[in-house]
Order: sequence, then C-alpha cells, then structure tokens
Amino acid sequence: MSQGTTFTQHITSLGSKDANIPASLLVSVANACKLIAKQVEQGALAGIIGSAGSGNVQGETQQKLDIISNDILLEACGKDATLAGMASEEMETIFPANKNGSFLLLFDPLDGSSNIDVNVSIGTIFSILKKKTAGDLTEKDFLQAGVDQVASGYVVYGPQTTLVYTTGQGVHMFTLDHETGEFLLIKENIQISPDTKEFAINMSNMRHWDQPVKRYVDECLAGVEGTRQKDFNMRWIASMVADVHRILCRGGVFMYPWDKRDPSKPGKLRLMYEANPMSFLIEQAGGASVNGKERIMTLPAEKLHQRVSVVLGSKNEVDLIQKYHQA
Ligand SMILES: O=P(O)(O)OC[C@H]1O[C@](O)(COP(=O)(O)O)[C@@H](O)[C@@H]1O
Ligand SMILES: [Mg+2]
Ligand SMILES: [Mg+2]
Repeated sequence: MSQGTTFTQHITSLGSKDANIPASLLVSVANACKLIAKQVEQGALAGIIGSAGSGNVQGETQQKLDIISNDILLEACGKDATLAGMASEEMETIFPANKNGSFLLLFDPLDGSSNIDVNVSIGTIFSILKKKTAGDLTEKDFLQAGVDQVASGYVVYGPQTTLVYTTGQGVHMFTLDHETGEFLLIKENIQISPDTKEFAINMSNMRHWDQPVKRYVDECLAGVEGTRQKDFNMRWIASMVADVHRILCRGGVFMYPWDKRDPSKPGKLRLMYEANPMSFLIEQAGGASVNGKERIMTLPAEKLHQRVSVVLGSKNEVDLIQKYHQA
C-alpha cells in the first residue's frame, strides 16, 4: 500500500480477507492510543504528571498516567463487539467485555513509567489472542503462548506518535498526523539488519548479571581491540517501547536479563504484555527474541503477570548471546 494510507484502511483491507484478523479491535486500540497521546502531550497542563499514590499488583508505584491510560483503553476497547475481555499490567485480574466476543486484549497501558515526568519517549504495548474455548471468560483463557498471538504492536509517544503492528504478515509503521487525526503509513514490511554495533542494557545492574550476559557485554566494551574486533555503542532509554522502536528502525540488541537482585524472579519484564508482543514484532521483522536459552514465543504461559528474561533484536547478536547461555 502507498505511503499515506490510513491505519484503518490498512487493517480493514487485511481484515476483509481473513476473519482471524481483529481489524475493528485494532482500530479501537489505535483510537484509544490517540486519546492517550493527547494526555501525554499536555503533560502538566492536563494534570497527568506525578505519582497516583497507589501500587499495582506487582508492588510498583503507579503513576497517574498508568491509571489514566489503563482507563482509556478499557473504555475505548470495551465497546468493541469482537472483544471478549482484557488484561493489563495495572489490573490484578481480567476485565470481561462482551459475551459473544472472540478476541482477548492484553496491554501495558503505559510503558516506561519512570520517563513520564521527564518528557522522554513512553508508549503502550498490546497483544491480541483468540478466545479458544466457549463459556464464561476466565484467566485461563489468556494463558496462551506467544506463538498463538493473532496481532501485536505498540504506540510510542515521542517526538512523533508512531504506531507499529503485526498480524503475522509483516511489520508496518504509521505516524499520527495531527492535522487529520489519522495514523498514516510511513513504512511497510520493516526488516531488522542481522548485525549491529549497538546494544541496550541497564549497565547499573552489571554486578548482578549472570556470566553469559557479562561475557557478551565485556566483549562489546572491549571494542576493536577485543575478540569482536569492532567498537560498539550503547543506548538505554529505560522505556522498552522506545528501545524496541529504535531496534526496528536501525537494528541493535536489547537485554533485560535475569539478575541476582531477586533470584526468584525470572526477570523484570512481563511475558504476556511486554515480551510476547515485542517478540512477535521482532521475529516478523527478521530478528530474534529469547529468554537467554529459549525462544520467548514458545514459553508456556503460567500466570497473567509472569516475568521473563528478555534478549531481542538483530538476529546474529541474539544468536551469539543464546550460544553463550547454552555453553
Ligand atoms: O529501571 P530500569 O531498570 O531501567 O527499567 C526500565 C524498564 O522498565 C520498564 O519501564 C518496565 O515497564 P513499565 O514502565 O510498564 O513498568 C521498561 O519499559 C524498561 O525497559
Ligand atoms: Mg512496561
Ligand atoms: Mg507499564
């Protein structure tokens, strides 16, 4: 399709050929994200800056915008007749929608919460599954592996508001045009270069990492004089959504590995609404996504708020890190 095609046209055209594509639901998600973008742009003028003074089920302090974004998504998507129910980082359990709905929506309503107050890119991440069994909706309906996703994507609220999505037919990127209020196509079938000289990791956790991650980062830092024989650059935005966006645009590797701070936690990021949707996009763009040893998209889903270690991005780098974990 040509540049300038609206997101609604793009997804409706795909949806008209395949009933498994949640076209109307994706349009609802995009519309909700336009409303969130407005709040983000207004910042302090809209009274959205600062802590909400509450905590979520994961023990994290909620920002006002975490809650506002969650409410906007519930309200805008709950009306969609094809949606059976939702789950979110900000809600302990599931939120039923329509009895006859056939899709399930999971989201991180606001990713990069620590960046809200400092005007750095943040985003919304979403994953869509099919409801596989008839009857009342339960949490179990949501516990599906990443390979079962029928769509995923994110919207990044940065200098531009950009929507990226996949339904398993490539990865496509749209930018919000404030004149028309539409997301307009800017790039179709994005591919990530298999090699990179850029890595993203929170270096302050270095002393807590496992040996394979230490080895990989040490080798990057050794530059042209080391075994990799090339200089690497480091970027860390601390919003997964913005770090993944950079990787889709120009390659790179992103890591949030398991570390010794709390050995009982498999990682910081959440499988169902952070790692799985991003893995679907990355794989569709020719990259790879693993928890160190295994492909993230085939990991069994055991809990709504399950955590996972994440290594994703340019294929050759991810393969190397995986090899170090298997050594
Ligand atoms: O504080 P750290 O270690 O830099 O963590 C940053 C990571 O945490 C996250 O902000 C977690 O997501 P939420 O903001 O949705 O909780 C990721 O986006 C980001 O990659
Ligand atoms: Mg997040
Ligand atoms: Mg969040």
